Amino acid sequence: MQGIIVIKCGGSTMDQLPHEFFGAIAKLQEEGKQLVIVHGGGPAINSMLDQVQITPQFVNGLRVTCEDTLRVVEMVLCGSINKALVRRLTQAGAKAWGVSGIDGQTLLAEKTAKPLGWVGEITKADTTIPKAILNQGFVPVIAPLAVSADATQSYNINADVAAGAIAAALSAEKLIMVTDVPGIMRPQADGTKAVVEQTSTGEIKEMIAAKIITGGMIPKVQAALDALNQGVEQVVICRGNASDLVSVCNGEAVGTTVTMNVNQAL
Ligand SMILES: Nc1ncnc2c1ncn2[C@@H]1O[C@H](COP(=O)(O)OP(=O)(O)O)[C@@H](O)[C@H]1O
Ligand SMILES: CC(=O)N[C@@H](CCC(=O)OP(=O)(O)O)C(=O)O
Repeated sequence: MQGIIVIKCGGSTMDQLPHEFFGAIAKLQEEGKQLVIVHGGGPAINSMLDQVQITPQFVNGLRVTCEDTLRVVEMVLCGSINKALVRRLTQAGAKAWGVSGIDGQTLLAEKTAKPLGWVGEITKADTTIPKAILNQGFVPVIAPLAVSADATQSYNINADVAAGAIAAALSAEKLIMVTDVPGIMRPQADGTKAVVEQTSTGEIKEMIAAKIITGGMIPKVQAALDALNQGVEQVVICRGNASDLVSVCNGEAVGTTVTMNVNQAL
């Protein structure tokens, strides 16, 4: 099997992803690339919560998930978002197969000790289902829900964290985090913001402490570092367009490349 590339599609950009983006995935699949998609859907969850009059609440980019919120998260992610992505991939000529981390106990989790309600900490990512789907010639499209070992409880998992755990378990060569910004942005002396082309553990800690990295970018960079720690070769944060995706898959520098430390990258 060729090296596996995990693509995390953020909810922030899902509605804007052009047909060409999915076409690029179809083409890469045709060329024999082993692609796995893990998706988010934060904004769609927020809008459904709004309809049922629950106010979304986040702590460091993670959703506080009460019982009712969990029901909405599961419905939106495993239902509408997962199926919409499978449809768009299929329209573009890719073969896509949607599942969640609950299916086949792909993502096992325990309740987090943090005061976040039904948010899980992943204890194990099992690659049986993603590999079986890949072996059938399909792109697995995975919703970031996890399940308890006794299968009695679902857990809400941040999609970046789920993607990082799945990429690590698959020993992926790349994890590409597709989002609504061109990479990690850093303010410059002239007041503009520029993409950080390459960053590492120390600089990330410094940017979180300085509140340069905030909100949804926090779990993203933490998941990136965890994935690298667990053997994923490269993590890239970039925008959701076809040319960026193809460039990253072909090893060209686009967006922000996250590495363990600067020396290692040289
Ligand atoms: N330093 C930063 N550089 C870029 N984006 C940042 C930074 N800090 C915070 N963000 C925010 O992180 C967002 C991306 O995270 P998130 O909204 O969770 O996206 P996704 O749904 O793609 O995971 C950006 O839209 C931006 O508002
Ligand atoms: C625990 C937690 O925060 N779960 C996320 C899962 C979806 C997600 O991560 O979506 P994005 O990729 O669009 O952010 C949530 O409920 O929003």
